[in-house]
Amino acid sequence: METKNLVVNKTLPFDPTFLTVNISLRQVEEIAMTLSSQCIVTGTNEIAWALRALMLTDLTTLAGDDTKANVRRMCVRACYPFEPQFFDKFFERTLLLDIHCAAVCVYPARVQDAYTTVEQFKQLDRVAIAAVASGFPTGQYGLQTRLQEISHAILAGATEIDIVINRQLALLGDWKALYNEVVLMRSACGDHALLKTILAIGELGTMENVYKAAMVCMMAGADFIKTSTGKEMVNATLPVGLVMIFAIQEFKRRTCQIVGLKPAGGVRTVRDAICWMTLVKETLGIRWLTPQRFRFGASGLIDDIDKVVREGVARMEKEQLEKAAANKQPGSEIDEDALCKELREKRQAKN
Ligand SMILES: O=C[C@H](O)COP(=O)(O)O
Repeated sequence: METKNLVVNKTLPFDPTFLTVNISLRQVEEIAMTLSSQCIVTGTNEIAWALRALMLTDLTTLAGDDTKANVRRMCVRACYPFEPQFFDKFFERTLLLDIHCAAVCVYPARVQDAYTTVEQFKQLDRVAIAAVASGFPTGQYGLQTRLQEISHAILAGATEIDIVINRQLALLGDWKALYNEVVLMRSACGDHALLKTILAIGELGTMENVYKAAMVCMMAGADFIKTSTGKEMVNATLPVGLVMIFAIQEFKRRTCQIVGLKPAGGVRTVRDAICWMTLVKETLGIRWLTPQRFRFGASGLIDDIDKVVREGVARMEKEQLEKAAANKQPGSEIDEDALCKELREKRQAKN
């Protein structure tokens, strides 16, 4: 598979001063709660937010029974989530070309299936191929095996690699060893693939560990830090997201390097997605809400997006019809339908 050169983050030297944590857990929870109570959106705004969430989604299937066929179906849906005529009444059809997922995310063994499908539809410039690697979801394999898996996925066509960190090293507080492993993973990706590092926050024990693991991955050159595999007991939560955002902000302040955020695992509804996007908008700013800096890792979110958008559009159509009916002027019954009816009746009377 031909590989392209991408702009990726650099590995920076390990600096233990990045591991100093100055966060009050109570404050984190309060801020997350306040923000999530503010994220109620309705009407056309809800459709717009839902479509934005779609464009930020890495549509994912990570199941033991994944096959060429279901990966192919998922890829087609990621490229063409709505039928072409769906938005005709509201958008120009050309705008629909921009409404697609950011990426598809699969196991390394299914990368070729995803690549072939997205290539067949000539969508590789729009929808990236992401692969989980390095012994996903547990990471409990030898380092060489984990590194080889990254190279295999890239050779098969992946341009984004979602690795899992070694939780044992994080739990032991061996941050330098964790850094060394992630540096090797960065180097295995080179500039052929973005590196997303999954912290598996549900297995890190404390928020302090989440913050430190985030810092270590960013020093090692991660392009994104990702909350979870979706397989732990606790996956993406807003308070943990906020801790990771604080780490991203502090890292940017000290190094000028920009790192993206990827909540993954359990993000299932448009309301969940709006809470995350609000959190990001209010902390990192609206510029972070682009696929270059923010992604959802989600298998089922697209179903709720589909429902919200279709119901919203149906509501808008109904409102338009009601408005048109209410605006009917006296005499407007002489419209096209009425004229046709009159002519038909006249013809029948003659016969
Ligand atoms: O990386 C993505 C996650 O595995 C998806 O988790 P989910 O199935 O809970 O959406």
